[in-house]
Amino acid sequence: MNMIDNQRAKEATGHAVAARVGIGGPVGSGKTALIEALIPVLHARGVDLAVVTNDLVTKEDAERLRRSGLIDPQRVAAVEAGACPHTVIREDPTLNIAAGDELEARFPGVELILFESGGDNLASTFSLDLVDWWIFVIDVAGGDDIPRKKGPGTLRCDLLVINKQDLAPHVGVDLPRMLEEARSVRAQRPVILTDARRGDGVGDVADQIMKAVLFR
Ligand SMILES: Nc1nc2c(ncn2[C@@H]2O[C@H](COP(=O)(O)OP(=O)(O)OP(=O)(O)O)[C@@H](O)[C@H]2O)c(=O)[nH]1
Repeated sequence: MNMIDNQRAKEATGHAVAARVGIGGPVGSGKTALIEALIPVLHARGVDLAVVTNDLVTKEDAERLRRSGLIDPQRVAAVEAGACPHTVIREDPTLNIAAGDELEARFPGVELILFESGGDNLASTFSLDLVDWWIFVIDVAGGDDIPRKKGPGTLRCDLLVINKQDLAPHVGVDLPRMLEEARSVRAQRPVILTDARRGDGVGDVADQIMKAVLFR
């Protein structure tokens, strides 16, 4: 949503409409860990934040974030995706849109809502009816050939995050080469290396989000 759209939405609803950012990627690549690392960084920059998580048949990721002490538990909403995780973020994102709307109604100052989609694969992409901008998270332990496989997630996302960079020496991954191949298949669109557990690269991810959807 750009600033003009946001102003119109504000006039229509009486409150600013939050920017919506998707965070998808294969199971276990570190999406929740990235959110856990991003929350304090974004809070320190004064961003008013909420999170919607998607799990298949549980509320595992939401419960983890609520227990983390990083964010007011009321600001974390959970969507149960059922058998097909793509449906609720791409084909019919109604449940996620409603979860975001409810958070906005409850917290009128919220500026940014992160939507994590758990349990997805290399083909998952977000509907632009749901998010303004989205990140795809892969990890080095999943194999340095992932960028070469040219999955739609890798190719189409606004920002590709290659997480678990610390594991590269342990799994025989040539990190500079993986980064170069990722940049090449994405025609030089942004790619960031992270270690979400230590926080490396997370400030750069926050920079990209803020520049893209908060215009600051
Ligand atoms: N070494 C290392 N481990 C990481 C990193 N990021 C996440 N992990 C670990 O990887 C595992 C999976 O991380 P999660 O954040 O749960 O991954 P996820 O993508 O949210 O997983 P799903 O929600 O199940 O799809 C956990 O054991 C994390 O501690 C990292 O940068 N380095």
